Amino acid sequence: MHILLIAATAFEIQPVIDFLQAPEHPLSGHTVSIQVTGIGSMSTTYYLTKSIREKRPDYVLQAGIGGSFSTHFSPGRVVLVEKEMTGDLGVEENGIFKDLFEMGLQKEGAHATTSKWLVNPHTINWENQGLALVNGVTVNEITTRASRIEQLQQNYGVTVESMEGAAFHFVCLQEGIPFLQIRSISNYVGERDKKAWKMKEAIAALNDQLINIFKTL
Ligand SMILES: O=C(O)c1cccc(C(=O)CC[C@H]2O[C@@H](n3cnc4c(=O)[nH]cnc43)[C@H](O)[C@@H]2O)c1
Repeated sequence: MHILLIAATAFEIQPVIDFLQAPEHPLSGHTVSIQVTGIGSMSTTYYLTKSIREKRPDYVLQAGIGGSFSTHFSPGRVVLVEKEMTGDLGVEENGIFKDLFEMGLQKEGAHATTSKWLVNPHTINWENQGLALVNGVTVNEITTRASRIEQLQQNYGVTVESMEGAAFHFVCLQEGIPFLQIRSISNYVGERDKKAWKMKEAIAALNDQLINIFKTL
């Protein structure tokens, strides 16, 4: 199988890049392409679509760090994102955010272009492997305001925030390619003290899990 691995930055997947470059790495039967997409949905959409068209992968993995809304998922924990939504496509009126569906600008339908939730139908086997399935929200601006954090949690029940996840789900659903998004928690959403972030631990856990996934695929 040909696997495409994408990440916003090379930094997040450097241990796996090194692992795959070692001549003796034990990934029998698989070939892997790597694409660094840059941070954010726009850049992810472009580079992911381009890579899919050029490499024709059988399976696509997105790996990255993310923020957690929940103390059940503390920094260093790796999660699998089952469904994604865009958290800042809409309007904020009188302190309340409304997405396109709540504004009446988009009607809910079965297709990825008309669904609030971009659901990965290929997660069940991975849950059986002990990976926690969570809901993700994707934003252009990292969420910091307490009232906004509360709204995202209450309205959508999201556990993890990133800047690329929804773009990844959207493109893979449109292209009909099986996919998996794994996020390692580096921080709590809204935590601005970088000393409290667990970047190093999150990246180590992310890459360990990625190698497990490669071996299981
Ligand atoms: O917030 C900052 O000042 C900051 C400075 C340097 C680097 C970063 C990041 O790497 C965050 C963006 C990057 O990581 C993902 N991520 C990690 N935590 C969060 C979060 O709480 N909310 C949204 N995205 C997050 C994101 O997917 C980007 O790829 C930040």
